Amino acid sequence: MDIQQTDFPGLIIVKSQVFSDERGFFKETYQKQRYQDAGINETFVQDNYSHSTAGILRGLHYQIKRPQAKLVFVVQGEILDVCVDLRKSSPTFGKSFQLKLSAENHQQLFVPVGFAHGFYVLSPQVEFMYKCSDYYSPEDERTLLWNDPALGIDWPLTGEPILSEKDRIGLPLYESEIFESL
Ligand SMILES: Cc1cn([C@H]2C[C@H](O)[C@@H](COP(=O)(O)OP(=O)(O)O[C@H]3O[C@@H](C)C(=O)[C@@H](O)[C@H]3O)O2)c(=O)[nH]c1=O
Repeated sequence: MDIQQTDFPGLIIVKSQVFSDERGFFKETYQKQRYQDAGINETFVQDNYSHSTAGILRGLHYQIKRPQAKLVFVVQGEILDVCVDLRKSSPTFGKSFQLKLSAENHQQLFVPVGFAHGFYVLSPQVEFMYKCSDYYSPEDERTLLWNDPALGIDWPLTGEPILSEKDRIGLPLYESEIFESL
C-alpha cells in the first residue's frame, strides 16, 4: 500500500496494491490493520455510494457536531475531489486541497474530521464510494458555498455546474460554522 502525506495535517492519499491479471484486477479498498498502520484509526460506521453524470458538483458538505472522517474513492469515471480545512487551529485553515480521483489512478483520499468535502464530475459517468466515521445527521449538516471567492477553488468547469438546491444556497466561509476545537 502506498501512502502519501499532503500539506494538510491528517489528509492522506492512499493507493492499495492492484493485482492485475488476464481477468482484470483485484484490490483491497479497506483493510483495518493496513489502514491503521498508515495512520487511519477511525472506526467507519457507514458506507455510501453515489452515481453522477458529467458536470455535476456535489458539496461542499460537513457535519458540525457529528463530524465525519471519510475514505473516498471512485469506482468508475473521474472526479476532481475538493476538501476545505475548517479546523480553526490548523495551519491550513480556510485552504482547499484538490485531487483527481479516478477508476484508473486507483487513488483514495482519507479526509479527516474538520473538512468540508465535495467533488466535480469530469467523466460522462461516475460511481463514487466512501466510508464515514459517523452516521449521517441531516440536521447537523452544513454546506459551504462551492464558489465562495474566499476559498479560491479553481473548479475545472465545462459549463454551469449541476447542483442540488442545498448546494446552490451554501454559505460563504465568513458566515459558516467552523470547527473551533479542532
Ligand atoms: C449523505 C446522505 C444522504 N442521504 C439522503 C438525503 C437525500 O435525500 C439524498 C441525497 O443527499 P445529498 O444531496 O446530501 O447527497 P450528496 O450531495 O451526494 O451528499 C454527499 O456529498 C459528498 C460531497 C459528501 O462529502 C458526502 O458526505 C455527502 O454529503 O440522500 C442519506 O439518506 N444518507 C446519507 O448519508
